[in-house]
This record gives sequence, structure tokens and C-alpha cells, in this order.
Amino acid sequence: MTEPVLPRTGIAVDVHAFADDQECAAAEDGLVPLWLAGLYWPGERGLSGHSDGDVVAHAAADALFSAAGCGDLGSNFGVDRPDMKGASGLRILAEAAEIVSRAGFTPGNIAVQLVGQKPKFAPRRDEAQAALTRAAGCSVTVSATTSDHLGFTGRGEGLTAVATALVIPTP
Ligand SMILES: Nc1ccn([C@@H]2O[C@H](COP(=O)(O)O)[C@@H](O)[C@H]2O)c(=O)n1
Ligand SMILES: C[C@@]1(CO)OP(=O)(O)OP(=O)(O)OC[C@H]1O
Repeated sequence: MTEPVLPRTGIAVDVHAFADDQECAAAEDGLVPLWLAGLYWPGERGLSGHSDGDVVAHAAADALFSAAGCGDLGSNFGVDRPDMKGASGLRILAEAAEIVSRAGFTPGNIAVQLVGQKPKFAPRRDEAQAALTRAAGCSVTVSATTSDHLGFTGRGEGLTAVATALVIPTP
């Protein structure tokens, strides 16, 4: 009997700290820019990272790798590769979708939840989902929640994103 071809699910979490005062002082206009869910957030303190620190895009990419059994962010992009310095989350997500497709899987959809007090995400949800969906080549939806001022996200020390993805073995 032949095995049924089933979709596969993946899961991922990404965390980045907000840039500290020293990093902001070293930045061009005194504030590290925030890149989140593929969008620039004017006036908001940015995240630390080797890349642009976009937790939403990173969690989305890592969930695709998880679903396809293609390793993870670090095994595909390294943790300090010079060519990834400042890399945008949208680039990482697009490249992850490409890697997964080459491995024989069609990305089905990705669902991400952002955890943090700010920025207030909901007003820009449609814009963010459109940018992420374009990069991934499949539907990406994003919800957001605070942690009720609890923990490191609640204290405004950083952001977390949790993601699931579905991929379908390409016939
Ligand atoms: N960074 C965030 C966090 C939350 N939201 C929206 O607020 C709603 C209520 O959040 P609670 O944590 O108090 O349940 C949430 O459902 C989101 O719609 C947001 O936009 N940005
Ligand atoms: C994306 C990568 C690329 O160097 O950079 P970081 O900004 O460190 O982000 P992280 O989510 O910790 O994943 C690791 C890296 O692959």
C-alpha cells in the first residue's frame, strides 16, 4: 500500500532584545530603526541582532524550515555570516521559502503571533500581512498580544514571535 501524501506542520519561536542605549547612541540618528513584520516602524526603538532582528519574519521562516525538515535559521543562514549582516526579514523569509521549495515542499500557509506591549500592531496588520505574504509566496497571517506587562516582553525588554507553518509535499 502506498503512503498517503500528507501536509506537514512546523513550529518556531524567535526572540530579540530591543537595542540598548549604547547601540542607539551609535546609530545614525540616535535610534536603531525598528523593522518588524517586514515593515519599518518610525519612532520606535529597534531590535538587536546580526540581521535586522525582525522576529515576526524570522519565526515565519523558521516555521517553514521546521515543517519541511530543512533545519533552522542558523543552519541555513549561520549566526554571524558577513553577508547576513543587517539582512532584512523579508529577504530571509523569501530565501527560506525558496529553500523549502527546492527541497520538494510547497508552502501552504504561515500563522505568526507577536508578543509584546508595543508597537501597537493591529493598525498595520493588513500592510504587514501583505508584505510577508509577498515574500513567502503563501498566506502569512499575524496576530499580536501583550503579555499583560509580565516577563521580558511585558517589561519592554524585547519581542517574541511564535509561528506555525504548513507545507505540502510537491507532487
Ligand atoms: N503589540 C500589540 C499587542 C496587542 N495588540 C492588540 O491588542 C489586543 C489585546 O491584547 P491583550 O494582550 O491585552 O489581550 C490584541 O488582541 C491585539 O489585537 C496589538 O495590536 N499590538
Ligand atoms: C537571522 C540571523 C542571520 O545571521 O540573524 P539574527 O539577527 O541573529 O537573528 P536570529 O533570529 O537570532 O537568527 C539567527 C541568524 O540566522
